[in-house]
Amino acid sequence: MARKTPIERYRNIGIMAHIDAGKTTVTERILFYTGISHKMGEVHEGAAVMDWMEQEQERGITITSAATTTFWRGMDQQYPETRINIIDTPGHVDFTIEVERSLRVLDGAVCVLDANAGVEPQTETVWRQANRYGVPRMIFVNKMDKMGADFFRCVDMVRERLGCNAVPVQLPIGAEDQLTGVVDLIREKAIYWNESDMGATYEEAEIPAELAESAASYREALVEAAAEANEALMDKYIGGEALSVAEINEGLRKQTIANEVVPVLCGSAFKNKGVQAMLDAVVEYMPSPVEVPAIEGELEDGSHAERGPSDDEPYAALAFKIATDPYVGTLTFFRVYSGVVKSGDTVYNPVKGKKERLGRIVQMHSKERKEIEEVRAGDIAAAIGLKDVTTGDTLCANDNRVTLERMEFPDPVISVAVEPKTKSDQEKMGIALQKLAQEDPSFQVRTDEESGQTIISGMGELHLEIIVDRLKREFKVEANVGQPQVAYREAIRKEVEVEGKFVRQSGGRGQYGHVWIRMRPQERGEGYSFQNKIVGGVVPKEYIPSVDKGIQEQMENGVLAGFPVVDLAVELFDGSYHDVDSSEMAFKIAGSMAFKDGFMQGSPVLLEPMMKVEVVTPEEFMGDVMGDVNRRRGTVQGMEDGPAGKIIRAEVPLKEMFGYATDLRSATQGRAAYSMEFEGYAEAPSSIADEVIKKAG
Ligand SMILES: Nc1nc2c(ncn2[C@@H]2O[C@H](COP(=O)(O)OP(=O)(O)OP(=O)(O)O)[C@@H](O)[C@H]2O)c(=O)[nH]1
Repeated sequence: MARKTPIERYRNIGIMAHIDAGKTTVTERILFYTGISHKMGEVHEGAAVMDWMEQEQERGITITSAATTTFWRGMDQQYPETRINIIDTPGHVDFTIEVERSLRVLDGAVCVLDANAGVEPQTETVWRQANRYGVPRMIFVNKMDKMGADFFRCVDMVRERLGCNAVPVQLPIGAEDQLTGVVDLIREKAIYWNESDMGATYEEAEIPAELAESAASYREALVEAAAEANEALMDKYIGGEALSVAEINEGLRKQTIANEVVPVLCGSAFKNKGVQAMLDAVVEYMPSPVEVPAIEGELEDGSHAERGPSDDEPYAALAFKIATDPYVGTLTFFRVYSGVVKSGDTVYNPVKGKKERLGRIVQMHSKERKEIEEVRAGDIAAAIGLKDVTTGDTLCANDNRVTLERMEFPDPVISVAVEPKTKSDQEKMGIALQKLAQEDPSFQVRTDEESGQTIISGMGELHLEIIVDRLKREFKVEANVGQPQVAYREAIRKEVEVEGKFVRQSGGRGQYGHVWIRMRPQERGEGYSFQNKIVGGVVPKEYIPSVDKGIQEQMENGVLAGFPVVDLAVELFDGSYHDVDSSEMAFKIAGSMAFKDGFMQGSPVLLEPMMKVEVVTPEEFMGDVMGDVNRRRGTVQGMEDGPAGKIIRAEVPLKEMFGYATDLRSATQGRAAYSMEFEGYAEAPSSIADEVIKKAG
């Protein structure tokens, strides 16, 4: 079977935004205008097509990142058919992990702003994440119909706060309830969408006289930005020659893909203005899979490999999302980087070391899926019924194995105990939690050895709330949930040298392990290292890994209060052995004994997770918000004016942030908003540490 859409005509894009900027509405309008969706359910009436999980509809926020395929030929049918795969990225901070994994598989992103609020805290977070992945971006200033909408202020904020070269390619015609259309600066036309058919059709006209001057100056700026793409264009521009529409677009495309320019468009998804023009810009400026660097990986012998975007290369894909669907079971979303695979083929998962059969492959259109027979380089699709695939795993040709770059997931910072309500819940709960953990690598499940309780851990309160909610709805498991607990860490603050000696002589063969180790604190985040400094074989080589293992096992279990020990460098520099009695076990125990002693001598400390918190509040509540931050042991690090009020940036211990959403809402009559992000670990004050240690008993 031949390829239907040439790979050059693929656009794999994400839509990212702060909560409520209108991402869901924009996506929905895209599906509507591209002719796939004919229902225009409003988000808060619960009929939105993208919001396919019940909780999302209730909460009005998008939690899962579903991938949807659609086709676009341009507002004026000016393009060959372009296949647009939209990867929805959630806006809530507790799901940044979802954003990360979508960023991993998309080639470009549209960042949606609220024209009144401009750049919001979460916009900055996702923007930074996209910087890390070098994703080319464009901006859609949405909600131009809203009170206080200000396109130019948004552009300024983008330049200042996101630090990028924002280049408007449109101007709004009017604003707030006077918004009538947009000026296309490149083609020098005004576009007005017809209201009678929900903006499905439009009229073009001359640029309104009152905008002519500013349109000319913004056009000049964008032409200059486009000309910087190459010498030929630059020469022409400097020589005073006019660049054609095609040349401007070519220049902007090149600069956008090189991350030198961020085109800015505007409109109102809600009022059906500007969405189709934004899709045209996706076609014009966002890269196809062949315009981004080839993905890197590793072959089985450890050597480096690349997989280019071509059907002729060996098949390689990355699983970026696992979802459990009540009707078909497990859906594994994957992005194909190279090659072709057909349903029924066997693929290999090098991370698990297992073969998997791709029984059925489906392409998603939000809730609906279409069964397809094959997928090719550049495609995004989902496989039904794969058995053992976790987010981030590679799926590749069985006879040409490669492991693509793995995604990194942070350790969870918060946990709660969950207790099944009945005996029958107990059995179901174990299976359900395992399933959920497979879907979401930032979520972990374990059993507390002492209490026998099931402990679930994740990235924030809301993250765990949703897991518990899903347990109930999807798996019909009723559970009681304990108080959220902070995931502390333990560390030492000073260097020590300690001895560990494990000797047993009780007739027959005894035990003999004896070591001297040096323990040094490391910088935060540096982790653990083990160095062998033994000379002259005083500890035989075969026992050295056991010492390391003994230390690491003990580190996992902690010393002060049962939390993992971090940021520690260990050197094994002396010891002794016994010809008969020494064993791996004896050295392992000696290692762990030395570590425990050394830890207590090394001025141990409890570390607590610190969160970067940003609150946007009307000025009248600023005093209250700051006072509250202080009461939560937070430090205010900066303050500035934003369009939606004062912006307060602070660092606050996670422990003190429990219930913040509710408290902030009641303190500000619901008019403040906040976002928070894990910042790192810091020493907990002794009063807190004592309390935690006492509780761990
Ligand atoms: N005035 C106006 N309101 C809009 C526009 N687009 C979206 N909205 C409204 O803004 C609210 C949030 O829109 P959503 O589409 O749910 O926003 P979102 O970014 O997907 O939100 P999350 O999924 O929570 O991140 C809804 O009430 C929409 O009706 C717009 O262009 N103008």
